[in-house]
Amino acid sequence: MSIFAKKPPIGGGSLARARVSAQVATRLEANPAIRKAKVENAQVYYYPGFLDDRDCDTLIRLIDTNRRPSTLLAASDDPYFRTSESCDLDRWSPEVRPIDERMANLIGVPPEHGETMQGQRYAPGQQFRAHYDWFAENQDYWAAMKASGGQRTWTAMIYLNDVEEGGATWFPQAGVRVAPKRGLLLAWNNMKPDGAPNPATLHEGTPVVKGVKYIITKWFREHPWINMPIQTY
Ligand SMILES: O=C(O)CCC(=O)C(=O)O
Ligand SMILES: [Fe+2]
Repeated sequence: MSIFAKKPPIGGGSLARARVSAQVATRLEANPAIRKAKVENAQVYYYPGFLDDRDCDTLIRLIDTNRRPSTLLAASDDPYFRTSESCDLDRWSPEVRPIDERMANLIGVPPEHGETMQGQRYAPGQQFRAHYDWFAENQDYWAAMKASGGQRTWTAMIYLNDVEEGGATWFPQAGVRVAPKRGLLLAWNNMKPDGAPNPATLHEGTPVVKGVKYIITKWFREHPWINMPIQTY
């Protein structure tokens, strides 16, 4: 390789990533239960009532039982960057597995491309500051992420309860703001149509003001995900 060949700063597109972008978008747009956010620079979709009350309550109970302080993949100087609590939800448990598979089927990606479903709980004042779900391919962590399934393609998130005040998910560059609503699934493409990471997917879990916010998040990789001892979030 020439010494002048420079690594792309955050990662590039590929035919395979572009194909996933298009296939998933087509699938979601064909689903009559789903609406698309009317923005130009990102693909964001809403599915109200994806989970019923019973499933939401089951997941809330599991999160309350297993929660621990949330972590970050890349170190941050800001101690308040991600102040929520999280847990991994066992995809093989009889309570989680059907939900996990329904989510993969909705997106149209094989379940093995999905990372472990993650539960999150935000008490008043807790937040997850602006970040990308895709991996920056010029960072130290990328080698491990590349080996464990590669880039994150789509994210699917479900709000498990209504929050009295605050806790919206905000995409400042795309201009999308979603208030938590029990059972609502939010899905977005972390890539641009050409498969390169999309900077307009920058998003933030804004602070909860009143009440408690419970969500689950599922990140899909471009290849089957390999569970490594390294934390991926
Ligand atoms: O809490 C939210 O609304 C956003 C959560 C999020 O961005 C994530 O889990 O990656
Ligand atoms: Fe995120």
